[in-house]
Amino acid sequence: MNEEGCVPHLTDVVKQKSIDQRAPLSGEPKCVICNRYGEYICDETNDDVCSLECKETLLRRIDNATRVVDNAARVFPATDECFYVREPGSSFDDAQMLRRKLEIHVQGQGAAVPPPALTFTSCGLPPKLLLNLETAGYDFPTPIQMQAIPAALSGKSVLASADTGSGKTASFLVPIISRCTTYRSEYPSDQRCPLAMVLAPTRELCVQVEDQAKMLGKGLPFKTALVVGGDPMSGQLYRIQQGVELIIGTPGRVVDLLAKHTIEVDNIMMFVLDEVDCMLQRGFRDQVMQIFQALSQPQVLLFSATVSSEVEKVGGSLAKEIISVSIGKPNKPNKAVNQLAIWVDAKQKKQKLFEILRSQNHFNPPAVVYVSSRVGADLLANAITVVTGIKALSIHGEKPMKERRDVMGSFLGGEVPVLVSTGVLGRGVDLLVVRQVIVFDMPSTIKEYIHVIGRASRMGEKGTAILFVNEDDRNLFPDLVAALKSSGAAIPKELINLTSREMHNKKKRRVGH
Ligand SMILES: Nc1ncnc2c1ncn2[C@@H]1O[C@H](COP(=O)(O)OP(=O)(O)OP(=O)(O)O)[C@@H](O)[C@H]1O
Repeated sequence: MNEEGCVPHLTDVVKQKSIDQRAPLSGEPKCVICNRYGEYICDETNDDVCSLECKETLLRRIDNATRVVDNAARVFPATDECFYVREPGSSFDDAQMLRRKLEIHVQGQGAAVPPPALTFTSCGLPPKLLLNLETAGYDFPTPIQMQAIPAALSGKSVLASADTGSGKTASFLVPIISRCTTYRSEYPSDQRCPLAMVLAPTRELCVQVEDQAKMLGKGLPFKTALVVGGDPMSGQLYRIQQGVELIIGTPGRVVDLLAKHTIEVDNIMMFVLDEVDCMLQRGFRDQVMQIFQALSQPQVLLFSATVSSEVEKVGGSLAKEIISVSIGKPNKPNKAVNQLAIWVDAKQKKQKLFEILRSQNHFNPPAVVYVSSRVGADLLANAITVVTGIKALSIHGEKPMKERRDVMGSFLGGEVPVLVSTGVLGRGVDLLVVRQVIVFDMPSTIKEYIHVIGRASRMGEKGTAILFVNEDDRNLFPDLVAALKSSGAAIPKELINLTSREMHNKKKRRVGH
């Protein structure tokens, strides 16, 4: 043991530069940064590194990637005192320390929860998948990915919740692609039947998940089939019959397809419900359970930014053992979204919206305006275009799939600065360019509100959400005040006065006056 209290693998002095290190012999560990011989283990991350230089590179990247609040006392010594031979049990303490720092909360019903992975390279992923992650700019996993990916790769079922825009999609796609690739290499003859299924509430979200799956699965034995309404079923069936690894669909169309055609689903080993709280609500739950019962006890991965005890209960019934992973405080608005609540009477909403859209200071295009009805979306988009001269389009469930794709293309391509949408874009859809959301009509629940304003921030980027609120929304006042307070947002005085009155009335109703 040298005076720094560490023992490098070998007795020689710790190498300073990566260039000083030799190439690894077969079977030797590789440096996670430069792939030279991973002679040392970094005590902060448990990763193999080849030199002090690579250790510092690794820690610098992690600091940026994990966006952990920079604590002045957290100084990574550039000396060799942090190198040690991994002692049994030390990884558990490291894992706990890391979870505390990143607010990763885990609960396992007896299921041993694997430690969080600080780098994708330490997850044992196929090299091509690692390359695709790097090409996508995913230098390091987000906190939810750090814990959910190792847990899912271990074969355990997972219920995961994390902020909107925090990388939940890759949290389930990476394990799916990895396990499908391994399966196909172990059973080369069995190349046709699907191995995984993802269900999501809207077509747009399914299209986005498939795009991300294709990007991450590029160059691997990994094909996808999109099974959503609005597109011909014959083409979807044909693609599945040609052999795919992953089916991504909306419950209604998947139930339809399974009812009308024989599709081999026995080998589906992973079943994902994205926006799980929405998927287990009335209207979706029966179809989801029908599909689940057609499968043979797959591993279950459940994801959402808002998860309730009801979801935990139903989730627990889908899998014998399930690991629960949550990041930060659950069911809270994304702190990166600056909320501005404005008290606006129903009749004044349009005028107020036109004022905002005409204002250089307040209008930050491209912006999404959320309304509660399909007709309202069409009418408001037309009114915006006519009155302000700013081109606006509308999108909702009544529009044919082709038109929905075209509208999304025009909006995300920057041709149209305002998109008026119903809840069809409320959840999960990654509107990368959007940093402003205007909630013209308050959604029916505070959870939907959290998802809607979450469109304004992805990966911690700052965004703004302007909310029109009035007496019509009185049933949500207490929850809305709490959501605004949790982000330090100002609360209109009308909302404060009426909330206390609403709370008083609720109390009276509760005691049966
Ligand atoms: N590890 C990563 N590094 C960099 N960018 C990432 C990483 N993981 C995901 N992203 C990007 O962050 C954005 C948000 O990811 P994603 O849509 O999966 O978030 P989400 O948590 O599913 O959001 P929501 O709750 O709204 O569905 C996407 O543009 C995605 O490409």
